[in-house]
Amino acid sequence: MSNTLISVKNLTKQYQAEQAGGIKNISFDIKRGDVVAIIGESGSGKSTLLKSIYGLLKTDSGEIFFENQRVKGPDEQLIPGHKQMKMVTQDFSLNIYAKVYDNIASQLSNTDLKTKAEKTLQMMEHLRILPLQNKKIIELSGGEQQRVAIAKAMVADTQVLLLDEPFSQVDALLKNQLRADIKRIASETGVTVILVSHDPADGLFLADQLLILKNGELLQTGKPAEIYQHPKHIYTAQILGNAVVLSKTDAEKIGLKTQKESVVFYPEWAEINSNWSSRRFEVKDVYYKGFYDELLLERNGVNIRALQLNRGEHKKNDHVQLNISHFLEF
Ligand SMILES: Nc1ncnc2c1ncn2[C@@H]1O[C@H](COP(=O)(O)OP(=O)(O)OP(=O)(O)O)[C@@H](O)[C@H]1O
Repeated sequence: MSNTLISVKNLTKQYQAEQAGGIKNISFDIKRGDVVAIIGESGSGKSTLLKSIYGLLKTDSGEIFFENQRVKGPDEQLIPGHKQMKMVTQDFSLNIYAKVYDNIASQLSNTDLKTKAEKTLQMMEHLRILPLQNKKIIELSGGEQQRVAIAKAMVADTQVLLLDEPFSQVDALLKNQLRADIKRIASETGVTVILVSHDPADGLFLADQLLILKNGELLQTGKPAEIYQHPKHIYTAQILGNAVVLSKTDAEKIGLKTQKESVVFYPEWAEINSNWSSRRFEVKDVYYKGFYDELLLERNGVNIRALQLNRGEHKKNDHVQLNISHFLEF
């Protein structure tokens, strides 16, 4: 069996409206069982790509293959969507007056009662919502409803789970739990997950494969660590790691030589130390970041940011020695 589950080939979809966006000539493969995160700012085309993969949108050109079979568009079948895939949208599409159990079990209408109960209970256990089974959806928090929606989407042996902004309704604590849950469920059940998020941390945390979209174009795809360390575009470094971007002139003012137009580095690549090669910077501001500080530093009129792991060590107006051991050139 081929490892590739989904292949997207030269996919283009432009909306027919003034200044309309869409996606342009996108190609990539998805491996069976992987968690794939589509990352990009608002309007970059993430939802358009997700809906196209599911077969909900009529695309202009290109094709999507699921197990080597072309995914049909909405005009080619009675009920748009792909049978082996399920999409959880931000509105969850749950019956709010029905119980949690019944919402999930409703997906197994062609199954005998015993199997139906077994599968529903098992899926509730995976999502840690077993104690909620007799509650009505209307009595649940946003995060709990989200879990029910995911359980409902997965219970009927779904092969691909499509999640549109799955963490938009939940607070930071629950978000961390849900992210870990999705990662765990994917590895326990073997389901392939494709999720859309505007928060790059989601992708870095849980994805096997990241896709970075900008203005409808796929800038880069690959493993999160690979893309983080070797971004092909300045935008990717900015969105993933809040990178410092300097023009050639500014880079040279702080002692970084380049033949290219820009120099890019992550704040953690700027190391505070007093080696011979270190340069003096003035601390302009200190931002509290929890277990570390971010320093806003200045030298010859150029501002950069660096991390201070030893919290509180250097304060505003102090001078520090900095060694930028590694940087990228664009
Ligand atoms: N039905 C539509 N008709 C016209 N333009 C649309 C339509 N749907 C989306 N667009 C436009 O296409 C572009 C991509 O939209 P899409 O919803 O795919 O982006 P997104 O990255 O998911 O954004 P967000 O994070 O805000 O949901 C945007 O410029 C959007 O305004």
